[in-house]
Amino acid sequence: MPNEQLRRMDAFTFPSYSIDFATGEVLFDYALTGPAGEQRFTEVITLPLPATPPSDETVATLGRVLEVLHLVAGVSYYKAAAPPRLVLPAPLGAAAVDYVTAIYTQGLAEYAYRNQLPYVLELRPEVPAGSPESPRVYDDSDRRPLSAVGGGKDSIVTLEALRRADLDPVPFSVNPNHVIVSVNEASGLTPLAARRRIDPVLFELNAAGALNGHIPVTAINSLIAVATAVLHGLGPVVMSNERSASDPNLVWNGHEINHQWSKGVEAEGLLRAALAEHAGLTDPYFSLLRSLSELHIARLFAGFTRYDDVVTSCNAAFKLHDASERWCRDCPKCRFVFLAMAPFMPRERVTHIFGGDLLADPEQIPGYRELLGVDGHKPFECVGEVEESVVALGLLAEQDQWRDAPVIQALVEAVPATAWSAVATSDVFTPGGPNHIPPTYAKALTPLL
Ligand SMILES: CC(=O)N[C@H]1[C@@H](OP(=O)(O)OP(=O)(O)OC[C@H]2O[C@@H](n3ccc(=O)[nH]c3=O)[C@H](O)[C@@H]2O)O[C@H](CO)[C@@H](O)[C@@H]1O[C@H](C)C(=O)N[C@@H](C)C(=O)N[C@@H](CCC(=O)O)C(=O)O
Ligand SMILES: Nc1ncnc2c1ncn2[C@@H]1O[C@H](COP(=O)(O)OP(=O)(O)OP(=O)(O)O)[C@@H](O)[C@H]1O
Repeated sequence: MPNEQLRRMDAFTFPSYSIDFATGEVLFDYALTGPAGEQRFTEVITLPLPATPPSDETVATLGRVLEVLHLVAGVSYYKAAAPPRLVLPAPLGAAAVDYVTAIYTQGLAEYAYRNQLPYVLELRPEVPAGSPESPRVYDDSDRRPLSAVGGGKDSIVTLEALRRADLDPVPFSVNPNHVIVSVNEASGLTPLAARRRIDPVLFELNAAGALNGHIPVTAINSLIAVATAVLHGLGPVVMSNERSASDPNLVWNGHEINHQWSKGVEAEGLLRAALAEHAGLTDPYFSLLRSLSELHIARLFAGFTRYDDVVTSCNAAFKLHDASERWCRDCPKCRFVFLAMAPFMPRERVTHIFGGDLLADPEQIPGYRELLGVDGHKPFECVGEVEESVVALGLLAEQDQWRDAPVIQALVEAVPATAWSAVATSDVFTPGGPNHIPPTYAKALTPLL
């Protein structure tokens, strides 16, 4: 479909969804509609099947979770045209409407900002009149947790915290690539995996110049994880989203633009409320690392050496096409994670993990200046707050092994005195801020701290 037609689409709709319990295949249908015609999409999610067929109660609860996932996973296709109307397929309760609204506005905020589409931030779904039937209450909080694994340091810390607390976690990933497979192997635990196939038509439209940009992917992975936990009779989905994820990159037209919005604590609270209301799930989802900064998590990660040959946080390794093997060593996330790990391990170890020494490479200085708030705004990537970078730099400047590294020397000179004085009172190693961690799980983190 030519781009001019896409630009004239006036509504995004959700025609149908279905699940096949023989294969675990869930089909989500979407449509962009307008005066020039219709563009249909189908996303396919394949859930891992349990050994025994699910009960009727499980099927009913799963159906409710999939109804929310159907709405949320639509963002990938909505963004190809960003029509002014978002037309939901069925009545929905207030909490679920709030969640879906936030997904299409705050979750697409970076996309709206980069494409200069301010109305996306004000989008309100059209919800058919009526109220959905109340769900059966489903309390699974005492079962084995499903621990989402993304291949990076954060989910490794969570997996190890849960294991050491004898909570017997099941690692879970969507589309595990070789990095995630290797991390799971290093853990020695038996994982579950779901598959997600984006409609290839979207890639054709992208190649032809359709609107494109970042989407709240953690929300999609989270709901696939909750669906898998329900189907397998498992307990809560435990995420590894840090405190700093709630920190916006910038403010535009009075709206916070946060690349990591669906990892933030607001998204977590909205999802929990939507699942309680729509699926009857009492405590289905939380982040174990919510009260910790990225720098604090990096310090905890330094205590586990068994993942050094496999851990990879660089997003380039997780692209659908042309992914890098592991760390690309030239992106904001590589720069930040190197800076965050370096103070807590020998120089040889961090250089081995990354396959190179970023702080010995002067070409990295401009990128580090952004992370330190000297130039521009915090990059649109999963990186910690400016304060965390400055604290890490301060720690490195005090260590013999790093003091003379070219990047450290240049950065120590570049950081203004005001930033140094602010970090003197920094709370980056003090857990804090709002979280939804149940008491049993809060205890799991304490020994590591
Ligand atoms: C791996 C990555 O960072 N991808 C982002 C990148 O996409 P790119 O075009 O370079 O490659 P692909 O990921 O292979 O995607 C190809 C196209 O597919 C579409 N698409 C992909 C996934 C999806 O769920 N929906 C989609 O529509 C899209 O049109 C792609 O062009 O740039 C894109 C545009 O900015 C980003 O949207 C891609 O981000 C992925 C969705 C992704 O998985 N990113 C995570 C690594 C990520 O950013 N995680 C965040 C958490 C943010 C959150 O709020 O959840 C983080 O690490 O901070
Ligand atoms: N493919 C995936 N399947 C399931 N969960 C995922 C996947 N990718 C990321 N996640 C989860 O989403 C959350 C955010 O991902 P993120 O990439 O920030 O974490 P990470 O890979 O654990 O660590 P790092 O920040 O070092 O990359 C984490 O809880 C992570 O476990």
